[in-house]
Amino acid sequence: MSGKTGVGRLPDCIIIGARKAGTRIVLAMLNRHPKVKIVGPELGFFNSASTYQKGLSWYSQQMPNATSDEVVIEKTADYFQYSEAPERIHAMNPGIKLILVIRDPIERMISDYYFIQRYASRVSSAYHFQEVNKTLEELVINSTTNKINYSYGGICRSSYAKLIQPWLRWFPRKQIHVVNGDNIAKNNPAQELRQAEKFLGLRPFTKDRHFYYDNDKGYWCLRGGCFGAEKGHVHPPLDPEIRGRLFRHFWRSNQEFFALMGRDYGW
Ligand SMILES: Nc1ncnc2c1ncn2[C@@H]1O[C@H](COP(=O)(O)OS(=O)(=O)O)[C@@H](OP(=O)(O)O)[C@H]1O
Repeated sequence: MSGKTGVGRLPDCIIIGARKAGTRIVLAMLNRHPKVKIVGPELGFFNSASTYQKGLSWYSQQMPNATSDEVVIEKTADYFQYSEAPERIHAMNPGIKLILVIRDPIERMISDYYFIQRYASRVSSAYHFQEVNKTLEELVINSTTNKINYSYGGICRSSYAKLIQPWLRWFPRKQIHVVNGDNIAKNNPAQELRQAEKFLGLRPFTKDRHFYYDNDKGYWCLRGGCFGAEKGHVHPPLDPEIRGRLFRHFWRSNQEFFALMGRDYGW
């Protein structure tokens, strides 16, 4: 926790991604803790040249008013895949705590694909536009070689072993806490939250009764407020043959990620 009080102090923790792994629900769940203060919107500070140029004084002004015993958390889900972000965050505070939410890389990729299809007009980068009007199957398989299309962004953003490397160059492993997004969404959110509280040095707060399983959504939700239609979609099934190929493709990367992070997530 920062020694400083009020607006102008920098965050104690950043949720760095992975995009579409459940980062928003993790932030919302942590926000229930009486000693947590969050930044609501994604600032996209460390992954954008123009925003980063605004400097740390701008960034600190976006932080909520907080006392010195509170934990301030910012989350931008795209930091994880931006290789310059770890160095920039390290320059701000080498002791900062980082939370990485991950989920089955194939499910994350599917969610990412349908997100871009829904919000194509809002996302501006050229590669996003190339993805629109193509099926997921068309993007995943290179039609010329009939091999997995390694350059498809959805695959790159699920290649956790590669993406974690720059973070591990700048931060010790113990400073990066991994939250299992599949467990948050489908199994035991309270267990994941208690581990995150411990990592953040917060007094234990989360109880099982803070959550309920929403049968309509098919997700564990916070009692008193589940997400609306913007989160938690039912996606069309992926071609089983392509799913099998993706499973084999991700297998090595997943094993490497498990070895680096010291835990097997079972995908
Ligand atoms: N309780 C609950 N309600 C709704 N959705 C839930 C929940 N828990 C986890 N999820 C999963 O979170 C996915 C969105 O992930 P992120 O919040 O990381 O997305 S983002 O990158 O910030 O846009 C979201 O992806 P979509 O299903 O594609 O919307 C869900 O799979």
